[in-house]
Amino acid sequence: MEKIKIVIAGPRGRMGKEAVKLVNETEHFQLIAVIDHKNDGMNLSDLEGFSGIVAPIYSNLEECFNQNQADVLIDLTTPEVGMYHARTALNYGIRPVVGTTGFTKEDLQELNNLCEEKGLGCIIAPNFAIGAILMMKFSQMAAKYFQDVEIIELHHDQKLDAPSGTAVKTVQMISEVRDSKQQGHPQEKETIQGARGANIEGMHVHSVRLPGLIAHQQVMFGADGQTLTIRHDSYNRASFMSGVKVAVESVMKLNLFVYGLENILE
Ligand SMILES: NC(=O)C1=CN([C@@H]2O[C@H](COP(=O)(O)OP(=O)(O)OC[C@H]3O[C@@H](n4cnc5c(N)ncnc54)[C@H](OP(=O)(O)O)[C@@H]3O)[C@@H](O)[C@H]2O)C=CC1
Ligand SMILES: O=C(O)C1=N[C@H](C(=O)O)C[C@H](O)C1
Repeated sequence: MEKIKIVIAGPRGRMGKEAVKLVNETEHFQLIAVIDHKNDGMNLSDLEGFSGIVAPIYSNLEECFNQNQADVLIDLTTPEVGMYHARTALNYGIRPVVGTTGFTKEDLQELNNLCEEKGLGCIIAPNFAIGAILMMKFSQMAAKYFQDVEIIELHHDQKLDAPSGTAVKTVQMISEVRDSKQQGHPQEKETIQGARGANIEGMHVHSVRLPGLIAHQQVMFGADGQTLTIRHDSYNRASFMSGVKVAVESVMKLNLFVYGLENILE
């Protein structure tokens, strides 16, 4: 089997480190380069924690793509950088697998259009953990029976974006099946701004940031005399890696834009 040639952007990050390990340890994957804005011109093997993992470091994505024939770009950086990387990859005929969160609806639309134009696959996965995908699917199922819902997402305190990409995706999946509803008392008033969290498509999303946490979400449904809570917890970043592997394998067979891993899992 021919190896899938992979470039990883953000290799020193919490997720990037795990992704480097995954690619390095997967027989049919080959890490051909990394994008790191701080160590241009060095080799990954020279950096602490990457001993023996040989891959040239580029700060410039175009230069990297001009000098290396890649199949897939895995992006685990920040929303602005991730969007630029995904767009550039598609323009070079390279398939992006993006775990970076914080993209706007307009960003997603632009990438969708670019995939159509180029006839290429691209996967944007707000959450790679299989358990989180199930948590979202189960929440979508429950929303058919429970109209009232609130989402509490809890993350480590180094996270840049709020609400999390997973919470935004959960809202989107629930709104596909839920009749829109004004929740709470019609005259409800926040006496302190933000008390009711963010309101996305009529659903309230509460973002908790604390050291000690990794990535967690609970979706709470309420009805007369009962509540239902669906919760997922990631206790380490390795929990995301089987999803990254599936996404890389799948994107090679795709020629369209996919937002959410639930669309490619059987
Ligand atoms: N889809 C999923 O399942 C998951 C998604 N995420 C998302 O992945 C993203 C990364 O998360 P996490 O690893 O925790 O974040 P980190 O801050 O640990 O990592 C981000 C990395 O990107 C690097 N970076 C920033 N700008 C550039 C650039 N221009 N070129 C190359 N690298 C750059 C940073 O380097 P430096 O620090 O030196 O600036 C850093 O090493 C976030 O958007 C997060 O929400 C996280 C977990 C799971
Ligand atoms: O930043 C994180 O850590 C995570 N980000 C993703 C998100 O925003 O949903 C996925 C996971 O929750 C971890």
